Amino acid sequence: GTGTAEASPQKHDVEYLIPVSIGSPGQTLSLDLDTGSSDLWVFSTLMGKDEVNGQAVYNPEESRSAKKMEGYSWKIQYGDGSTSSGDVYQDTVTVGGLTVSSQAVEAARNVSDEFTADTANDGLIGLAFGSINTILPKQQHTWFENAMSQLDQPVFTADLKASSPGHYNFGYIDSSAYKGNITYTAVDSSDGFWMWDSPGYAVGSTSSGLNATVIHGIADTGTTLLLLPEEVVGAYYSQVDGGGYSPSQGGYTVPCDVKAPSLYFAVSSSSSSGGGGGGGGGGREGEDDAALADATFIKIPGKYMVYSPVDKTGKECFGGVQEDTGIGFSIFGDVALKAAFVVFDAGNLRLGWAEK
Ligand SMILES: Cc1ccc(-c2noc([C@H]3C[C@@H](O)CN3)n2)cc1F
Repeated sequence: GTGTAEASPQKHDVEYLIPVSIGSPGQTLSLDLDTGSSDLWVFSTLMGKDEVNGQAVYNPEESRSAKKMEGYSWKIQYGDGSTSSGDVYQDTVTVGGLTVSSQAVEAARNVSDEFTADTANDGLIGLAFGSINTILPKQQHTWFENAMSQLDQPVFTADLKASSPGHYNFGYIDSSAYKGNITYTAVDSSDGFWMWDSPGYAVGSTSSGLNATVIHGIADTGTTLLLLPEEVVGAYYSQVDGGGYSPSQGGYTVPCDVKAPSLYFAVSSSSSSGGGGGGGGGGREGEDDAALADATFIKIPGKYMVYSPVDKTGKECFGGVQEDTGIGFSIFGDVALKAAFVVFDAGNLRLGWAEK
């Protein structure tokens, strides 16, 4: 089988939500599909009223197919420090018309303020690898892992768009959704993420100054921005008039009316993700060109780098690319993903990237 779900961007494309039906009769919630984590958790009737603020909640008592997993619990923390925790039920979960009859559904008892404040978001559906699911005493599979056996192909695709609805498709690749060829590159799932190596980048154009340097990062639909090594971020903002690091904002900012250059990242079909060799650094054009000779480039339009105003004056804007300092790897979040058609190929442990 195959399935498709519409991905609705929230304000400033901060996250993309999809409708998910849980239980019998179906209770439809809007969930944040997150390829950077592996828990399916939802706001629920187990929560204190003070922690719910407009979200739809899952009520397992009203689902005749819900079965409590006695003695099971979960607790998770996300990259921004937000947290949630609770109990676990087994229930039927339908995404894009595809039904998994016994999915571990993590019903929240507590969520941190960031989730309470995010009124449109009723929970997350994590589509990284089950090895990082937080359920105790026994980890559970993700919805995609449970659905795989019924899919025509062991893949799902992300076609996110800037300020416009996109799609997540399951079990098939829609050849009308992208241009040219899909370049596939190896994934290392040993840390539970869709981890891969980009062999380099270019600022403004790919005909002058390719930079061969390995960017080791994850494809993460649940992260809003693009988080890259300081070397790349510094090189990018040096080409933006009025762009630079703002200590007061704790990140790079640009004038909201600036014409920002595009940022290109390379995808090579030969690169393995086993850590890979060190970067080539700048100034060795001959070697850079050779290292990137068989790479294709994904173009992130400059307008995606003017993310959102830092205050009501609308003069200064937060930059779409920020440093990955302290994380341990880079994060290809929505600012990068919405510039491409991306194939998450679990069957062959690879990511496919195409222009669109
Ligand atoms: C309020 C809120 C906070 C965080 C997140 C969130 N969802 O995915 C992620 C990234 C970071 C990494 O943890 C895994 N993917 N972060 C969503 C929220 F609605």
